[in-house]
Amino acid sequence: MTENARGARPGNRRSLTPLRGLVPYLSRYRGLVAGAFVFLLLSSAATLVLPIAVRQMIDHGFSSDDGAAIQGYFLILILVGFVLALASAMRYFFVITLGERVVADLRRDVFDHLTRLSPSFFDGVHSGEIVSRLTADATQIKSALGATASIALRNTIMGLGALGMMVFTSPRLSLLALLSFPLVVLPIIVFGRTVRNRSRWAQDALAGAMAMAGEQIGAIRLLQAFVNEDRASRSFTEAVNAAFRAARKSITSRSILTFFAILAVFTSVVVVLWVGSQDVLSGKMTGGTLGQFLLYAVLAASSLGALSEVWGELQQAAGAAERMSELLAERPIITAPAQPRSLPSPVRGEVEFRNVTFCYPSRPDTLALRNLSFRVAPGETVAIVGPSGAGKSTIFSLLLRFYDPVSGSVLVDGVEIDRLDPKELRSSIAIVPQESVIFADTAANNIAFGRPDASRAEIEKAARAALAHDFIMALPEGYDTQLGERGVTLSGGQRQRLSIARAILRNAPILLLDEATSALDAESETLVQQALNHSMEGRTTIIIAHRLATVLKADRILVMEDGMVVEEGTHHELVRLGGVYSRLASLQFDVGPEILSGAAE
Ligand SMILES: Nc1ncnc2c1ncn2[C@@H]1O[C@H](COP(=O)(O)OP(=O)(O)OP(=O)(O)O)[C@@H](O)[C@H]1O
Repeated sequence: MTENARGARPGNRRSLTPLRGLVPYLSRYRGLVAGAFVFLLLSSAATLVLPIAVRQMIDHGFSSDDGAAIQGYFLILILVGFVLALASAMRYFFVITLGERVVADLRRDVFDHLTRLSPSFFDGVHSGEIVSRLTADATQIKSALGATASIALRNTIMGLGALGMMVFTSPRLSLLALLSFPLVVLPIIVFGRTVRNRSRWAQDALAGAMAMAGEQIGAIRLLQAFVNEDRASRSFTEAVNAAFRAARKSITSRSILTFFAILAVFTSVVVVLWVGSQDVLSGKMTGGTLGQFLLYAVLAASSLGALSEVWGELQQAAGAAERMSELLAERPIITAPAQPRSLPSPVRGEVEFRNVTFCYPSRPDTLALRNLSFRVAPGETVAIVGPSGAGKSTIFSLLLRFYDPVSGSVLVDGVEIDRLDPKELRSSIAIVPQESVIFADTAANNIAFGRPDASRAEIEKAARAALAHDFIMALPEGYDTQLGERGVTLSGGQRQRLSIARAILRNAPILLLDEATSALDAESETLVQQALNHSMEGRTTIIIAHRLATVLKADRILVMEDGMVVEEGTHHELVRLGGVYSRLASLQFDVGPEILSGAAE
């Protein structure tokens, strides 16, 4: 599919081909499409009948003394008006509903798809830009499907109908009018392409500006703390102005297009009118026929004019559809094998890294892990320590199979994890990240993120184990309190305990803890530590350790440096060794000389 999308791209530059991607969505709602078509045809037919009524009135109505005939024509006119009004209203209803429905589906599909893409995709993109595709591009497609497509269709039908009626009314004058056709079509072809390219640039520029706004607003506290409001304002203004300049270019092309199209249409109408009036004067044609022809000509001309305008909009929408389908064409790198193996039931929780070498796809020249091997027995607690950038978090990412190693293998309970369905693998793991992630939802739902089908009693039990119950009960609405975006209403320690409760609720055999480096006050620290101890009970636990208490409690410590395990043992063994660990411990854990020397004795 990725290949198809790529292959189709060059041709798309000139065409509306990307809109074809919407056909499967439209075909789901055949009723709405049919309704839109029926009322489109009906309203066009009603409009096309009007000039005939006008001709009858000019040729017969005004010359006859028969008042009843005039009344009859007016009654017909009112009837036609009624049909026109009703059909137009119904067309609007069907067409706009269809647009909303299809775009809602499209947004859902794109979001669904995004949530399934591998983390490596997000390493290389700006999340704000993706969100902009979900909003701005989708809105453009919606307006294209809702209004623009309907205008285009209506005017095509009306234009063709009016053209037919023109030929029927006066072939000679029609021929004259048709000669001017290339004059109208030419600017559409010439400018249409420019409009589409420029509109894509405008959308790209807008997406960039929105991404920036999202990032800055998301970090509003930091922004204000560093008094960077003016600088952020300036760069946002610059980004918005760039988007404006891009949009103005696109608008300019469209304006020029509109100017030439309308000018060409009306010039030819005036020429035709002049020739026609000569015919009426010489008696070759009645005044009514000329009136009827003229109305059809105006209808055809305005249809063409409208078409040239919406053509640009349709091309914009094609640009938006192209960007959306690019997202949909992105394939996750990490997928389940065709015939996935299963983990033993119950999962024991044994973890093994066997000669794992890995580099991040975005940094192919730097090895994050080098020929790394270690094994964690079921139920064991292993602490990983090492300087920043040693590769500790990378171990977690590989164990969760966010990335595949370049060589070597990662095993859980003796099964290579790339032979498993990633969902099954990840179901057997709970993680407490270093930065607690809190969603703008209730306390209960934030914990239930660990296991969405958990009952309120189970949520409370997990919260008690994580020592979060008491502070949650003290919130204004207890478990139903909204926590605000990223949990701004909670303290650091409270956020951590909530995050621990989430992991406890998950009740997975393997627990990954990335200990927070941020300092908490002694009381919070003790609470978090106790909560962690509860969460580790009966599970295989791997902790990226930043605290002395943690390493002292661990069954084993792996010391990492530069993507490799360089030392292994208990705290006391490693201190006695006097190598990397003892140096690290004295710096990182603030282990004084007495503890070090005491341990060495
Ligand atoms: N998503 C990523 N894309 C590219 N490189 C990355 C990515 N994440 C980490 N790295 C790089 O991989 C190396 C190992 O990083 P890792 O996060 O595993 O270190 P760490 O030991 O956990 O460090 P810290 O204690 O500071 O969190 C580093 O050089 C880092 O710059």
